[in-house]
Amino acid sequence: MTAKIIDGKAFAEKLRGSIAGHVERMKTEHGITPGLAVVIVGEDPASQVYVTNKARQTAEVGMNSFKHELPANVPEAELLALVRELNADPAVHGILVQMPVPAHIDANKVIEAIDPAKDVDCFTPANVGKVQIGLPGPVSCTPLGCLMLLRDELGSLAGKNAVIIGRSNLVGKPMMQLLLRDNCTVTIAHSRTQNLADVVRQADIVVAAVGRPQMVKGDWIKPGAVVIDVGINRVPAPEKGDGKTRLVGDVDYAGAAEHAAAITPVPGGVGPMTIACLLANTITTASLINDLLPPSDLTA
Ligand SMILES: NC(=O)C1=CN([C@@H]2O[C@H](COP(=O)(O)OP(=O)(O)OC[C@H]3O[C@@H](n4cnc5c(N)ncnc54)[C@H](OP(=O)(O)O)[C@@H]3O)[C@@H](O)[C@H]2O)C=CC1
Ligand SMILES: Nc1nc(=O)c2c([nH]1)NC[C@@H]1CN(c3ccc(C(=O)N[C@@H](CCC(=O)O)C(=O)O)cc3)C=[N+]21
Repeated sequence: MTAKIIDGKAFAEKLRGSIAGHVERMKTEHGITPGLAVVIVGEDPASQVYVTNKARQTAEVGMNSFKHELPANVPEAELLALVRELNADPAVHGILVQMPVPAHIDANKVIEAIDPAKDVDCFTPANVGKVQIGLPGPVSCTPLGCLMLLRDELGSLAGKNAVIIGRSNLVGKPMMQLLLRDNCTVTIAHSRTQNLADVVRQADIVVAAVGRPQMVKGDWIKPGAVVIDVGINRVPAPEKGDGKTRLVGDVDYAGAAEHAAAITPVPGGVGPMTIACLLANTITTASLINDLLPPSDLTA
């Protein structure tokens, strides 16, 4: 079997088209222009690229984009003060502080400072709880993107065996909640899981979010499974020239594609969906802040 390639880049583009329509309607019918503020601390080149992409795509769908760059040595109190300023700014409906923040800053303090009503990453305890009990609000961007791709591929997910590898607050745990809501039988594997290959062999749906290049091997994949590769790992690519690198996922793509029914590539899979879902969440928060019903196609 040669797997179908799940084109996350194309899906994300379509989603941004729908988002642009919702932005237009919010402007014309309600006089609201959704606004997203992105805060970046320090000059990590990878983070800079993501933040620049986010700002560009935010503007492209017609939203206001606010970018705040702080030096790597900024005192924690100054970052917290900026977050509070953004909490109070009526033009801002979404706040994202790019992670990781430098070691002298307590990331949990930053997250707790964000007004849950504007928490488009779905990092705050209030929003994590809402996802768990099924109340409306923002949903973690990467898991939401994965869910949209899975629903598009499979239709109903009910009764599927889903194995998530990784239990981070950012990806694995919220992914578990969303798949459970969609009636999957969910297993979460992690670094202490025994016989990982055998666990993965049971899966109709595999979500790999580990951060280890090509760790999931082709012969772990049950024939006909759908594989979502969240991993983004930069590895040396001497074939491209001295010192060059390329991106690979957590799954051995070529090996898995021989067994899977469908698989997301890296790049061009989950990554672009994460950014599109950030914009989707900004529509959701802008709607809820203004007592409007959030569009159902943009949430879980
Ligand atoms: N495409 C996108 O938009 C995004 C991609 N990413 C990428 O996804 C990957 C995961 O990110 P994130 O969740 O933040 O990572 P974390 O490092 O926070 O979590 C990694 C998880 O993998 C588990 N793990 C580590 N080694 C193994 C192993 N040998 N076997 C089984 N499980 C293992 C860890 O287990 P334990 O808990 O026991 O330590 C942990 O739960 C990274 O490559 C990251 O770059 C992240 C966010 C967005
Ligand atoms: N507060 C916060 N929220 C985040 O959502 C967040 C964060 N911090 N810190 C870093 C991680 C990582 N992340 C990605 C977003 C887009 C791509 C993406 O677009 N990837 C492209 C490739 C881009 C490239 O070429 O480097 C792709 O997979 O096709 C990847 C990863 C969001 N994160």
